[in-house]
Amino acid sequence: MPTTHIFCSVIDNFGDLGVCWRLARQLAAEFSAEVTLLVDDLSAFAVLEPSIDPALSVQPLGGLTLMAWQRDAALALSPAALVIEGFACTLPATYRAQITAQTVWVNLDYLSAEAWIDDCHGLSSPQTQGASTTFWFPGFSARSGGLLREAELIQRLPSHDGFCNDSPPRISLFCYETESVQALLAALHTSPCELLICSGKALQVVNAHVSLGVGERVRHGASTLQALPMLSHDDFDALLASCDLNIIRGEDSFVRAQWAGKPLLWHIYPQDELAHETKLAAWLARVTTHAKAQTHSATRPKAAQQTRALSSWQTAQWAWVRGTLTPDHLHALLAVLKPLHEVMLHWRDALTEQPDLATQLMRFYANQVESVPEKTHPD
Ligand SMILES: Cc1cn([C@H]2C[C@H](O)[C@@H](COP(=O)(O)OP(=O)(O)O[C@H]3O[C@@H](C)[C@H](O)[C@@H](O)[C@H]3O)O2)c(=O)[nH]c1=O
Repeated sequence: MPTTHIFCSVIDNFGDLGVCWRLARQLAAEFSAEVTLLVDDLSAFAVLEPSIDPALSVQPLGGLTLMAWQRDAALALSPAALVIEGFACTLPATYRAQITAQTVWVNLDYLSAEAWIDDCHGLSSPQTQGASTTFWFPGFSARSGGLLREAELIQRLPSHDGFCNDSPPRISLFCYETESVQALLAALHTSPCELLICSGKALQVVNAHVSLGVGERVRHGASTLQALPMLSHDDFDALLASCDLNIIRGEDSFVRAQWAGKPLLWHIYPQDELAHETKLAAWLARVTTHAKAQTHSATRPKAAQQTRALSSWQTAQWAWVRGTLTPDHLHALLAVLKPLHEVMLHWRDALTEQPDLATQLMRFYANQVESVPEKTHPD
């Protein structure tokens, strides 16, 4: 299987890194690809994966090789058979200059549920020396580049259904700065819940209202609040699967929450000119259209229940993103978690029918290699 170089630049937060790392691990583990992951900020990566030594320029990491990418130093590396440029991070000029038509070069872009990505996914842009780069758009439709999903992921996730026992709903919180957290805390003061707060920004935002150290658990009216340490990717996935509502953000946790199959509120990364609202609307439209198609086969009371659930969810979802959430929005959402769980399980089933991103990428690679004539003599 191909030697693969994945380039990742850490600009802000953990999303780009989270996606590149998951992809790297999957290509190595499931496709026997010989992967080198090049990251320009190993200190940030060490927060996500504490076994990393930021001082080392090259180190093994769970079946792949991790290399420190020093942008201002020359990179003594020839292009691999498959080169993945993560999120327009711009390959080093000397490396790029060596890429030829024999290299499969992919530009991994941001995820979107918008329809236009179907037309842009897979387009290639000619570069020098006969090389071309292909735009890869992860997405939710059959024509998109798919979503990262490891083999057996769904079977591996711990199953938890809070509705089978009488314990209060478990809510995870992984968010950016927002006024909505205040309304969440006000709602939880009267509605019993267990709020599991992720390390970093989410805890900082909560701590504007309470005082909680990492690992601590406090009573908050009818609820309990617990501040989590930074979790490994696998533990983070398990956390989402163990909750009844996940408030997640960005791109990678958004995808993982859908694999958890639980109701979610997406704190989408805010963009200029409200571009994020267009993205959110596109995703909500896909989920609700799918859910409504499902209700055709449901009994009348069940269909009515699901319609109410979708309505309360959408209201809370928009209010969360706009920072206008009220305790009433939250109470209404908590009241419909059970039917929403069913909606999200059906949605997950539909998504798992599509090939995952890594599988699609490997098929693309195989097709490209077949169509590119072997190089028989030097240029
Ligand atoms: C809280 C937590 C997160 N994580 C991981 C899960 C994800 O891989 C990663 C978080 O990534 P995201 O969910 O994408 O959220 P993010 O906010 O960190 O990243 C975002 O940054 C913006 C700049 C990008 O434009 C967005 O698209 C998005 O990628 O952190 C853990 O592994 N353990 C934890 O305890």
